[in-house]
Amino acid sequence: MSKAITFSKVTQSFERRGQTSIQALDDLSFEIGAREFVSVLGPSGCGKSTLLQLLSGLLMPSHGTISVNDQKVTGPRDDVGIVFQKPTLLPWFDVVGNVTFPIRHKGLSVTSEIQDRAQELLELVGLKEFSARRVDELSGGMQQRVSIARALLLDPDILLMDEPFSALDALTRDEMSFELLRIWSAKKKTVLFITHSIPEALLLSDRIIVMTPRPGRVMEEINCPFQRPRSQETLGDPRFAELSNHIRGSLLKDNANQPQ
Ligand SMILES: Nc1ncnc2c1ncn2[C@@H]1O[C@H](COP(=O)(O)OP(=O)(O)OP(=O)(O)O)[C@@H](O)[C@H]1O
Repeated sequence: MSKAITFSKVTQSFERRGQTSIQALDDLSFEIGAREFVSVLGPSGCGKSTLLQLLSGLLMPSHGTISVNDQKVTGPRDDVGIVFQKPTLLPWFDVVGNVTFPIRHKGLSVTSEIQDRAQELLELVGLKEFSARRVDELSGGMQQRVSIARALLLDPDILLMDEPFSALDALTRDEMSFELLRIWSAKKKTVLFITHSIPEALLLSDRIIVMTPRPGRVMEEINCPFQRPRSQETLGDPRFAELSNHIRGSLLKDNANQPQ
């Protein structure tokens, strides 16, 4: 499998005026293969969002290298799409206007080809009938679908998702997980998915990277052995409960070892 993402000995410190600096990541190394779905799990503050900002080129590491498709990341790039925790939609544009926003943001005009592409993506995320609606008329789950379609507009190889379903109610969250699996099997992007939810990570991923408390390092990498396509039945696989308990145990043990 060719490599899509490489973190090599990445350390990230944040300087704070008049205070000691905060080390968010320490000597973090891992690789993600092309079209792999990998989740990053870890306690609050272990540097998950920092990792994503580094990968998207919004932040430069204090030490180490991050590469996408074997090229060093030096700034934001079109082959990486991002879905944030909050949908970050623009209320003065309708649904399709939000999906095509990355084109306007680049100073380009929205051609009929782009409009067609946006409509295709809205169909993919189940919002074909809603393209002319105002975004504030949509539910939280629907808004997050719009932001997934927007992230796919420039056809990136890589999709970064920062706890995209954490603001949704439990039922919608489950529904969105299965939706994401369907979208991923249609588009087969490389996905790096940040989450606090062990079941969500197990259900979605090929592999899970478990991080230590801050400064974040890789504590463990876990292969998710469940056959695809995944379904409600996956949740009942005895290995699902075993792995879930194992990860919970690792996270609790490592958290307990932290100085208070
Ligand atoms: N711009 C910044 N300036 C100073 N400190 C920062 C900055 N960004 C992050 N940090 C600190 O770095 C650490 C890691 O933050 P980060 O948001 O990456 O963690 P996280 O694992 O995503 O947390 P959560 O799960 O709570 O969202 C935290 O202690 C945070 O306060």
